[in-house]
Amino acid sequence: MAHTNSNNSGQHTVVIGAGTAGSIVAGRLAAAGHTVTLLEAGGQDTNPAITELPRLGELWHSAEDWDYFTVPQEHASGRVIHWPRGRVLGGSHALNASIWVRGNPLDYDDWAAAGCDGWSWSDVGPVFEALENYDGAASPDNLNPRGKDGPIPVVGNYKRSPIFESIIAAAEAVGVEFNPDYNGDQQDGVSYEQLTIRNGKRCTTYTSYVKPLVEAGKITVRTGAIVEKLLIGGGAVVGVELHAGNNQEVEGVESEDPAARETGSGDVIRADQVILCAGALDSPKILMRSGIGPADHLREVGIEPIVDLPGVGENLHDHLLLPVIAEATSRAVDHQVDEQSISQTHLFWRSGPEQDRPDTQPIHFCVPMYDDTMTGPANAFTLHSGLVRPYSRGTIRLTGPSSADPAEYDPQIFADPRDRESLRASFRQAREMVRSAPLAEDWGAREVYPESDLATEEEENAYMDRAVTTYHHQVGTCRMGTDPMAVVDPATLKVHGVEGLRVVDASIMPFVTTGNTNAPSAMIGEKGARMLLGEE
Ligand SMILES: Cc1cc2nc3c(=O)[nH]c(=O)nc-3n(C[C@H](O)[C@H](O)[C@H](O)COP(=O)(O)OP(=O)(O)OC[C@H]3O[C@@H](n4cnc5c(N)ncnc54)[C@H](O)[C@@H]3O)c2cc1C
Repeated sequence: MAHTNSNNSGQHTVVIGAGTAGSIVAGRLAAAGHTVTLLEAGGQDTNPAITELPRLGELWHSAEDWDYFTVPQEHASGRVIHWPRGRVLGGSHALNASIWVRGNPLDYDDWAAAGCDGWSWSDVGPVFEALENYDGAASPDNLNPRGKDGPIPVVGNYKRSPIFESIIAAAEAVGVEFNPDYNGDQQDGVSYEQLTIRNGKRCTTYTSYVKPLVEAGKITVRTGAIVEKLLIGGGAVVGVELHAGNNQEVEGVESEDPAARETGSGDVIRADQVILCAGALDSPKILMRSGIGPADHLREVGIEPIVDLPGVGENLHDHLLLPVIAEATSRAVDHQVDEQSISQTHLFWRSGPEQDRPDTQPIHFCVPMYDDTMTGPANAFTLHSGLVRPYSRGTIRLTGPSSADPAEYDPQIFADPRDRESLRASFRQAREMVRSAPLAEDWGAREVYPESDLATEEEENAYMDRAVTTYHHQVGTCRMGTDPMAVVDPATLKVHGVEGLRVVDASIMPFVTTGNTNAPSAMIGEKGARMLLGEE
């Protein structure tokens, strides 16, 4: 971890949310001698299913999951989709599949072109490098160097389950080349995933950046601390107010949760500055509950607007997955692979020649990912087709003024028909892989889902509507920019119109990156810390 001497001048910084980005911001400030209080709604990260990666499915609907659900999706047969999000020290990094993907350099050049100076690939590439402790070889051409000395372990060298070798051969059989490092000079191709693990166990940014400081008494961390709202006075943030009363009233908190046991104190915590890192679903809700957001909407739900920022809660978007599940009829699939991940390969692929970068990122699991409506044999595996350049945009809206009022999450899945077509191409490719020799002949692979041939586009559409799900990469709801719909200033991450308040998490992305969003969220955390410490 980089330690920086900077002038602390007795200021108190409150960081809201001990997730991917918040842990980096809080840890970096505290390591530099600042007085920091880190507030986390969830509890301690002691559930063994957090560190043992193959058990990550146990965390869904658990005390560590906010357990959010979308509103019925108009363009996907009215389905309601579960959105797990981390509510625990470590945030969503404690629940995720641990995959480390920087994204495509063009993603960040697009951010810069959209008015976010300082966020182009040439700006953020070195930040990724500083974060990483990568165990693989450097990129052959060294255009995008990999980091070797950073605080985040990025591991490509782990025990493989044999099915993944055959999945790579199946991808090659349908024309996708093997790529040894998708975080290096080229993203396209089929690859082994790089994981944020240390000695085979999950390692979150909380573990790397904050835990050692807690042990050294250099930071205050409060768990079960659900921030109700920010306190604003004279155009500046002056503190935060915690939920008062029974924490079980709060959306998503169940009686057995650690957060529920710590009854909301209603404490007011004074702060000279507040860094909001509650993630793409909660940061906009906290802003809106505090009177910062679209004024008309706030009045509708009984909140007096303080700053009219129409972009808060807009621009919600997500990546999508669609499963192809196959039974292995001639060999046993090793499901637990000791302590290793149940997902070890993915591929980046362009659905058509018009794409300037991959628009699909299928991901593979050595287990059958049956949803609640599906049943089938246990000796099976999943080739999830995946869309990672979505055009559809949705919103997050409140239904009332308090954290007890459930919010409405509406990603507008398939509202833009181009999303369906990219996902269709990825889905057809996954089905072709199941039929290719390395899987069909060597494993006796036979499709379980979809259940039939799907001879027409209508039948394909029906399966897509019935089985499409989230890739867990919601972003964009407090996006950076300088236009009237922007929420934060790209140069400082300060919220437009409020002094002393910044947002530093996945919500600031103007567009989602091409790939999983944990590494980009960590990069945002590190950039935010550098801004606060005067390092850039
Ligand atoms: C199931 C799942 C699998 C995923 N798989 C991957 C993957 O393999 N690779 C990858 O790159 N990405 C993955 N992601 C996405 C990635 O984890 C997120 O993009 C990233 O963690 C977002 O970081 P963040 O800092 O914005 O928010 P988070 O890490 O979600 O942190 C937000 C924190 O704020 C806290 N908080 C929220 N509201 C309040 C409040 N009112 N008061 C106090 N605290 C509050 C939350 O409890 C949480 O700890 C996955 C996500 C999920 C959920």
